[in-house]
Amino acid sequence: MLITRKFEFDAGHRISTHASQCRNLHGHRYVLEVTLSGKIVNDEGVPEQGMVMDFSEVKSIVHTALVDQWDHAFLVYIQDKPVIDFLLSIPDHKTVVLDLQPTAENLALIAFDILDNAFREHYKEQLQLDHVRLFETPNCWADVARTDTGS
Ligand SMILES: Nc1nc2c(c(=O)[nH]1)N=C([C@H](O)[C@H](O)COP(=O)(O)OP(=O)(O)OP(=O)(O)O)CN2
Ligand SMILES: [Zn+2]
Repeated sequence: MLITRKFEFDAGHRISTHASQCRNLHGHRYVLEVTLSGKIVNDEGVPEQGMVMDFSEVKSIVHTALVDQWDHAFLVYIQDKPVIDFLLSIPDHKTVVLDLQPTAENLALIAFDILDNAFREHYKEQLQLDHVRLFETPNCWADVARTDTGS
């Protein structure tokens, strides 16, 4: 059984190597869909009876591991030196430095990795992250499935 919860957050980025307008500093309201696979809990009388996982617990884990870190942050590529230097010059600026260029594809990959570790920590064998979909705009998104990651 698959279950999905949707999240939204705002973040700034730029694609420093882009040939056109995406090399400018700008932001998006990202939409993240997190899909988990597992068995429905059928134990009589437990709070999760009839659920793969309580959606409120999904929310709590995803917020702590990812959304609270990326919301209202600037997501910057570690090789983007002028922007990193600028952001570091602003006191207490919320900056997330990434090993990869912050495209929708790479952010989806990074999100999958972070969330996979977070769900493993809490749920071991019982359920697993199946895939994530990250919308950069209403028209543009990237998907990462477990089958793409080789794990
Ligand atoms: N394969 C990718 N292509 C592009 C990415 C990306 O992450 N992966 N990112 C960008 C820009 O950052 C930008 O956010 C996308 O802008 P745009 O193409 O303008 O998307 P819109 O949905 O806003 O398009 P409209 O034509 O304005 O509706 C570029 N490419
Ligand atoms: Zn963009």
